[in-house]
Amino acid sequence: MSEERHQNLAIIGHVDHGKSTLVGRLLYETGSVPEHVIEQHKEEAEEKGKGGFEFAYVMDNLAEERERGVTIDIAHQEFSTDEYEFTIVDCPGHRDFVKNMITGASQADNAVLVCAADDGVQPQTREHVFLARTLGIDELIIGINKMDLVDYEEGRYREAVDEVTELLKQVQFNPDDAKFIPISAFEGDNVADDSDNTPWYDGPNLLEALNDLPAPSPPTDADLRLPIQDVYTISGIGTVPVGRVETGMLNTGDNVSFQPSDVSGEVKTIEMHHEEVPEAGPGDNVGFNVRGIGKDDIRRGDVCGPADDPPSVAETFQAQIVVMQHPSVITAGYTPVFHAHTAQVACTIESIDKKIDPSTGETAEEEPDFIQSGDAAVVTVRPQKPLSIEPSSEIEELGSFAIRDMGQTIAAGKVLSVQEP
Ligand SMILES: Nc1nc2c(ncn2[C@@H]2O[C@H](COP(=O)(O)OP(=O)(O)OP(=O)(O)O)[C@@H](O)[C@H]2O)c(=O)[nH]1
Repeated sequence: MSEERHQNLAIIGHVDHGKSTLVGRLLYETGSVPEHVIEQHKEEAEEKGKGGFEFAYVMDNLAEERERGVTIDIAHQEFSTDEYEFTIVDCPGHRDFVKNMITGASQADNAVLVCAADDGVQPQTREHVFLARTLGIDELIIGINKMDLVDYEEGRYREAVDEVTELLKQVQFNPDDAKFIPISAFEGDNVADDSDNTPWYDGPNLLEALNDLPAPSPPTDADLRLPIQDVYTISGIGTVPVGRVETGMLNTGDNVSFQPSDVSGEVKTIEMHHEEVPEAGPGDNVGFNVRGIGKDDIRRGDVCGPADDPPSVAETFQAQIVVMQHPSVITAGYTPVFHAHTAQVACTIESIDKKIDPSTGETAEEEPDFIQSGDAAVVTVRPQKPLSIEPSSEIEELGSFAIRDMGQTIAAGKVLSVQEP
């Protein structure tokens, strides 16, 4: 591989607006679809007497393979342009997509918003744009999709662009940081080639726009933070925690600490893509072995960091939250489950310190009695079990969380400060 730089890309947008189709199309156009998937699809399409290539099929097929446990490594969701190697950070349409987006399981550098020309801005369009904003995505490429369904009419394109622009303004997203492109993921217009169907459009096609994105600055200089996803015992090696490096570097020989389990040891080996490596950095999925640490000493939700500057453990923390959807009102004492990185911990909202005007960021009310859907607030939170979390101003990757209750994401937030025991 050349000296390509890496980007994590989120594909967001309302259900059925064409996210999977677009990802399939991007993978296909960049030659990233495994041959066996194409072959298998052709056979099935012939059997069913269907013509044409259903790009959503590629994604569905990959998702299915993964569910069945068939080896499908992450490379199958990667594609390259001249400048970048892109990883699609989550399977679009994934049930926990919103939660994953917030907790960093799929932290993205940039995002493509898919909005169907014939349907315009819909509830999930709003939700995803709002989340992208809250989570600090700077640049948005907006594919106004399904242009084939509106006969490639410029007027319909403009209407959709205006609707999305209005939404961006509502969430304080500078429309200058957004790039609109009329596309058809299904037919391929303006994805990899400039389309003859949109002579009124003279901007870049989607792959060009992706190629022109600013480079993300990898958080390699920060302290190591590696949230643990699972802990395995592997014969011949021993205890192997696995997870993704969020910030900093993991080197063999490092002394590392796991919090809140509060154990430490020296890194003996690091493995990535089934190969032993001397070091790993942000974005790398690793398994590693630490001298003297047993399987029961650490668990999912622990965060690994340097032993001389271990990850923070919160007795309480102050956070800014935005309530997305809650059936009634939230008052002090409410104890939903907080999802932060790989941890899930019941936490009590001990006090609602102030309500904030979401459009100006200024205090709207000191110590309100309650908050409800649409409100932004500063709250003090007490985890019911030890939780490792960081102020987002210090380590952004470990500073955001989703609040879940009754199977839904009801709020998203950022940690402002952490009070350690
Ligand atoms: N005509 C037309 N149909 C499209 C286009 N893009 C997607 N579709 C169709 O729209 C439907 C939904 O597309 P998907 O790609 O599954 O949409 P999605 O946004 O991934 O939906 P979820 O994964 O359910 O959230 C499918 O039937 C696609 O074939 C397009 O550009 N033109």
